[in-house]
Amino acid sequence: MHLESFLAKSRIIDLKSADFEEALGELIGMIPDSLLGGVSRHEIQKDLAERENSMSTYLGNCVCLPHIKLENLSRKYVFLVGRCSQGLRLNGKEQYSNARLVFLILARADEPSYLKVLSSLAGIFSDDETMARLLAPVAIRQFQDRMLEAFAGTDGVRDKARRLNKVFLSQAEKIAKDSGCTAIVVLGDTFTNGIRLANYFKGMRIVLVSERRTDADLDDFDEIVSVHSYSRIRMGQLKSAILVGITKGILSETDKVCCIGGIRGSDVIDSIMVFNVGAEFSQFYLKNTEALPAGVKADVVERVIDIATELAVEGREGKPVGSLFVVGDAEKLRPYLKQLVLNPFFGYKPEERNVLSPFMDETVKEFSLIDGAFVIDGSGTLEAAGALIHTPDFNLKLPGGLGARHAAAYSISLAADCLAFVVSSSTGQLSLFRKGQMLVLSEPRA
Ligand SMILES: Nc1ncnc2c1ncn2[C@@H]1O[C@H](COP(=O)(O)OP(=O)(O)OP(=O)(O)O)[C@@H](O)[C@H]1O
Repeated sequence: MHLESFLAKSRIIDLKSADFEEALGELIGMIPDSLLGGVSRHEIQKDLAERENSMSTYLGNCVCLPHIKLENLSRKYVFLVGRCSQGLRLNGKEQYSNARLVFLILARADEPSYLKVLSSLAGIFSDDETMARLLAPVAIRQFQDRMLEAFAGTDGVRDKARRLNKVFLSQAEKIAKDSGCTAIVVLGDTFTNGIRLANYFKGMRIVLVSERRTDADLDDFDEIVSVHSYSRIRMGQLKSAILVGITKGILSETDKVCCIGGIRGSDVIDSIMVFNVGAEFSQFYLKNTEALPAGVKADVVERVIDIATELAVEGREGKPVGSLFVVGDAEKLRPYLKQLVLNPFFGYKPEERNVLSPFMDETVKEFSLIDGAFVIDGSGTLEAAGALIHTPDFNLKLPGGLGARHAAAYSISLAADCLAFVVSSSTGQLSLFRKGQMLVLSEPRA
């Protein structure tokens, strides 16, 4: 049975009162009238408190499991969860001072699965690993995620996925050790509710790569790299993540990483890949000190990769678009730039035209339709759009098939200390040019 369908984040709270009966009142107060079928909350609270006094529902393991059947409950079950970090009081009974969770169950009176559900719940709360995770002193949002995660394993399919993930994780640990990996990279968007790694990869650096900037599960990771995972195959996301990792000093050319992940949102690990950062980026510069041009913030690079990836995958208004982003010191780039059209960013305050502002995405995507390049300074300020790059002639060493946009990116990357990102309109490929070297960050469109 899918027990998680009876649990909602909004019904998982921190209790204000340490008095058992009042705590029940807080939980019952969260149930909408429409679910109760006319029974008064006060009656339910009184009934539950009386039963608790005559027969305790304290399970041990810090959990109380009060439960009641209601004639007209409009669902099979309603679950409510209260966390009580200081324990509870109930008529001086000692055991309640150990309680940290109250899990209240309302069940429809005619529900035949009642005993089975109670025993499944008792099973979940007797699992030490689950309880260690639920009792950790984390923020309420994280606790809500962990609670849902604990219940996500209550149907056969997810149980199977969990078992399989355990096999993958222990194999990945072995492979990582045997092949001398220095870090583990986890593609976090594989998992809808995070992944627990506390029992794996002891003593290894664990890096989470995720599109979402999430607070959940951070304690299992040493570092977080945020990149969009729009890329159709995982290699693209991984390469962008490793590049951002290098710019942030999280990874370096000497690292060998073991990557684990699966299809986005599947909750199933399906691949383990060992990735030698130095070899993979071999034609490219690698040293952390050279990865970023002087004065360019790693956050700005991360953001430009996000916007460029979105453009590469989604295009604009259903049509593929190309784009060129040059990131570096605007003064040093100026000799090589000429406006093709009036600069649309002219006259705006720097803080109103910074790529780090979440509101700039749409503006940048809209202006991507203009011919020419975007020029972005190291702190993220958009200096220009529609800029034509003209540089002294360089010997072009570009792969065949690449045209004027790529040539412009190549030449400016040689002329000035900058990064030039190109989204190809014809292939959708995202490439980075640095000091005349080209690094493909995402694969061409299928
Ligand atoms: N020197 C330049 N400076 C800035 N932008 C340029 C420059 N040359 C070309 N572009 C931009 O690149 C666009 C496409 O040029 P072209 O098709 O030759 O390049 P490409 O490298 O093949 O790129 P794509 O794969 O997107 O077609 C132009 O319309 C223009 O917007």
